[in-house]
Amino acid sequence: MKIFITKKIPQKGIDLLKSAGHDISIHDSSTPLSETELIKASQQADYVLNGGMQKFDANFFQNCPNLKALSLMSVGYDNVDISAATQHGIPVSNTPGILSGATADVAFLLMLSVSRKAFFNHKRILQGEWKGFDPTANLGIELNNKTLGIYGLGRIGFEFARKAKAAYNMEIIYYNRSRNEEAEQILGARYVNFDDLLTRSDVLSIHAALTAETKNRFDKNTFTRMKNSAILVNTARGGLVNELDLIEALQTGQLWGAGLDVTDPEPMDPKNPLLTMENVCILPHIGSATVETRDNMALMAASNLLAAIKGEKMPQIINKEVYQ
Ligand SMILES: NC(=O)C1=CN([C@@H]2O[C@H](COP(=O)(O)OP(=O)(O)OC[C@H]3O[C@@H](n4cnc5c(N)ncnc54)[C@H](O)[C@@H]3O)[C@@H](O)[C@H]2O)C=CC1
Ligand SMILES: O=C(O)C(=O)CO
Repeated sequence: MKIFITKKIPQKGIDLLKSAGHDISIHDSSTPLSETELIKASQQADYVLNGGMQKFDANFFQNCPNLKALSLMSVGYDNVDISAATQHGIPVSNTPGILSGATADVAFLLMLSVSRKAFFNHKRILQGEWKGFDPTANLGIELNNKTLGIYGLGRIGFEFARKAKAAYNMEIIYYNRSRNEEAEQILGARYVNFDDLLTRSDVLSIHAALTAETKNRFDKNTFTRMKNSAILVNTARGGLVNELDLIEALQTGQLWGAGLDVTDPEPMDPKNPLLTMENVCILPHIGSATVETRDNMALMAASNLLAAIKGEKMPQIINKEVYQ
């Protein structure tokens, strides 16, 4: 079968597909494909594995009538029009669970880095501004026994809450579409309404998927409800946060700091004012970027595709209804 991979993935995934005797072509470039290039390359394939953050909209599925399945090497699928895929009978799979620990580590890294102004102080040293020990400068805030609010307590949110509880005995509160009994029993997490999440969190970490409902969920109105001493962490998707409102909230002291692994758009403009702010740490979407996790994601994405090729259900299917 012909498989098109939209961006180079770890070799283990490619080897798995090759060992099954398939004909593979890879877009091996740091430049994402244009919509036209993506459609053209996919039209020549039976199966597509998405290694990047390409968009698969209704027009894509309309124009790729021979496509039999789409495997995403990501857990997030906000870049795919799932209902259009289903309408065209295309199963779509993702890579849930195996990246939760790595992504939670990045949320933890951002929380701690912001609380101690780590990135800003690193930049100051590079700029020759380290003049010596100063008892009143560079003061951060401590995390011990503080309240961590999780927006979207699913797989990654749970992992982050578990780490924060173990390290700092943080009190966990959460807002979710439904109650998470496991988190309540294991972590003593408490379900709160959205307004309580805003007003009570010392650190508020975003872990819900980007959907029409969650887009721009964090804006001026929400920031004004939060504590002035609060830190916002986002490892989900940039689109959940209104960036202009966030900049204003940080500039006016409405919020204490922010740690972002995701922005909208990506890549971020290097002139973005967030990059020069004292209490802001930004990373270039590296939540799942460890050797171990990316290998596992590539293997899972390849295995999903191999199942589809064999005529089996993809194990990590998103649109189950396509099989009915
Ligand atoms: N920074 C990075 O590299 C990575 C980012 N991600 C992002 O993290 C997101 C979460 O991944 P998982 O934890 O595996 O997903 P998940 O599905 O296990 O957890 C998401 C949680 O959010 C909740 N939720 C959804 N809509 C909501 C709403 N409107 N209000 C309140 N809660 C809502 C869900 O009920 C669920 O419990 C992904 O969708 C992806 O966008 C995932 C992996 C790596
Ligand atoms: O899996 C995802 O959704 C990512 O953002 C990258 O791992």
